[in-house]
Formats: sequence, C-alpha cells, structure tokens
Amino acid sequence: MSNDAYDLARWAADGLRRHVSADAFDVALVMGSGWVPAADALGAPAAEVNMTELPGFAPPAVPGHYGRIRLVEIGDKTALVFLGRTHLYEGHGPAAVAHGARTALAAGVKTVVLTNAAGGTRPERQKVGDPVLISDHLNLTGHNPIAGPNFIDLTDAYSPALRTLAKEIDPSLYEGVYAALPGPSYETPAEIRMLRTLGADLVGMSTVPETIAAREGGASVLGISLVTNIAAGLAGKPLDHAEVLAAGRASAARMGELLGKLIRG
Ligand SMILES: Nc1nc2[nH]c(I)nc2c(=O)[nH]1
Repeated sequence: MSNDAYDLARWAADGLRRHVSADAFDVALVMGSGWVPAADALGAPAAEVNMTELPGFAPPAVPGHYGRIRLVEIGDKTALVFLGRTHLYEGHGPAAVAHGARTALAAGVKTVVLTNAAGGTRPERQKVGDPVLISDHLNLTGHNPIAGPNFIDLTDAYSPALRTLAKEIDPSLYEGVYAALPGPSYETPAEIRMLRTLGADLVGMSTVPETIAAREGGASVLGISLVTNIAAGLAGKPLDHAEVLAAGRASAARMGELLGKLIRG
C-alpha cells in the first residue's frame, strides 16, 4: 500500500489521542457482530469517539450505524475497543478494512484482539454459540491490505502465547482455522464442502485483513470467532434466528469475562 494508508493511520491515531485525551494504549479489541454485550462487560468507557470523526474510516454500511471507538481502563491496561468494522463487501478496499487495526498500531498498541461472528463448518464438534480460538487462517478474499514488495511472514499469525493464555483462563475453549471469503453472499453447500476439505473450521467475511495489517506492524494477534450459524448445507434444519441470537448473547457475556481476564493478565 502506498504511504497514504500508513500516513492516514498516523493522522487517525493523532485524532484519536485528542478525542480520548490519552496518548498511551496497551491493547485494541475489534468487536464483531454480536460481541457488543462482551464489550459492555469490559466496563464503562472513559471516553468514546465516532469513527467518522477520524480520518480514513469508511462511512457506516448501514446509515446511522456509526462505528465507535471506546477508551476503557481494564485493570492497569488501557484498551481501545472498536465497535463496528468495515468489511471488504462494502467496496472500500482492503486498506480501508485494515485502517482500524493500523490506527491502533499507530497509537502504540502492541496487542490486537479480533473478534467476529462466523459460520461453523464442523457440526460434528461445534454448536451455535461456541467461541472458537482462531489458530490460523485461509485468506480466500483475493485481497491483501499490504501492497508492494513487503513479504511479511505469517507463521504464528495468531499468537500461540495468547491462545495458551486464553485456554488457561477458559479450558473449554477449542481452536479452528478461519476461512475469510469476500461475501456478501453466504456459501453454497458445495463451497462449504470444499472449505471443509481445505481445512476450514470457520467461515467469515472479516478479520483476515486486520490480522495481516497487525502482523505487518509487529503486533500480537488473538482471534476469536463466535459460531453464529452452522454453515450452508450442514445444518439438517433451517436456522432459528432467535435461537442464534440467544446463543450469541449467552456466549458474549461469557466472552466479556474471558476478554477481561485476558487483558488484566
Ligand atoms: N462467509 C460466511 N460468513 C458468515 N458470517 C456468519 I454470522 N455466518 C457466515 C457464514 O456462514 N459464512
């Protein structure tokens, strides 16, 4: 990516510091769909800013549904909690998707926690409402937030140390490989069968560009998916949306506790 993306992140970080009247941050959390209860469980924000007040953030996909960044003190750590993110299917390009992560890194963050809602491809061992630690990813989006000859290593893109810590806090957590697709349509049953063969345990439309940008900037990444539906063709019955929402809500409260313990260290 041209310097624009990195300059834009620095300008956004400067604006963020001014808006939240702080200049040192330990961790960033990007909260995916259904994770707002978990974000609320982290504690009341000391400050909050609309993403649209900062340079480089795309307009909200749904009018009025503005992305916000909260400053939350969690134990002795200062966290930036991003509520809302840009997705590739909104058409603003991979740099726009990674802008939040890049802004957090420009603000000095060294640890990024990326959460999302995802489809589960393993009904034999997953159920709706399960949180799954991301062990690795398949970037099937056809995009990369990095442009130019910057060949970064993505071995251990998802921090083994943070995954171990998460499992020590909640031993019931298990891991899976996250496949990112461009969306916005969900997969066909044939595509889900292909993705299972490729080793994907989770399917989503986010996270991967942010992970790559965070690793490019030297931050440690922890990714957690909330299985919100069983992927296409695998659920023997139509999904009950109320059931999915309830499962998500129940897990999100548990996830709020996990994230809080993770960050307090
Ligand atoms: N690609 C993809 N993304 C998703 N997000 C959610 I929630 N469920 C899915 C799904 O089944 N497939």
